[in-house]
Amino acid sequence: MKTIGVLALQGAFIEHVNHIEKLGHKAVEIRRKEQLEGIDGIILPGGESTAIGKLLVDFDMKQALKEKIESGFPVWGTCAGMILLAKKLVDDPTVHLGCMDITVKRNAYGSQLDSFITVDNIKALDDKPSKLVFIRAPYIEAIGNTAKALHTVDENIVAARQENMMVTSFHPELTDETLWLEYFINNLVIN
Ligand SMILES: NC(=O)CC[C@H](N)C(=O)O
Repeated sequence: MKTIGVLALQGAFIEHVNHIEKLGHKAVEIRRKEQLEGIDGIILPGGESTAIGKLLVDFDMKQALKEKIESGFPVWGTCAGMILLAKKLVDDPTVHLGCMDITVKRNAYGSQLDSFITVDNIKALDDKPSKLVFIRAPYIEAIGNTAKALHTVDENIVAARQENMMVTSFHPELTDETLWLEYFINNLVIN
C-alpha cells in the first residue's frame, strides 16, 4: 500500500482522494509543507491554476514542493496541475513550479469547446479505452527533449511524462475509471 498526497488548497482534490482509496491505497490531503515528508507521491489536482499557484505561495509550500519534485519525487498534475508544473506558458510570463519541460496553453480549447468528453484507446494504457473529460482544459503546445507525449487528441498533446512527472489535460478523477491513477502508481510511484 502506498501513501499518496493530494494537494488540497483548491479544486477537484476530493475526487482524487476517493480514487486513491478505491484502489486500496492511503490518501492524504496536503495543506502544509511538513506533510510532504510522509507521502510516496503527490497529485496536483484540477481547479484554477492562478488560485492554486497563489495559495502555494501563501501557504509557504511552493519552494519545498518544487525542490522535492526536482529531486525526483513522483507527481501527477491534472489540468490546472499541468499548468503548475510547466516551465513555460503560452503568451503568459507566469511560472508556478516550473519543473517540467513543456510549454502549456491555458484554456486552449476556447469558449465553444470549453468542456467536452471523448473516449480514446490509450497506447500508454495497453490500448485500453479511456474517457477523457476536458474542462476549460490546457494542452501542451511544445514539448522538450526530456519529456514525451503519452497521448494526443487532434494532434494536440494532452498527456505527457518526464521521468518522475506526469501530466494530463483531462480529469480521470471525474470518471469512474482508475486507469491513469494506476499508471501513475505503477510506473512513477513504484519504480
Ligand atoms: N479544469 C481545470 O483545471 C481548468 C484549468 C483552468 N482553466 C486554469 O487555467 O487554471
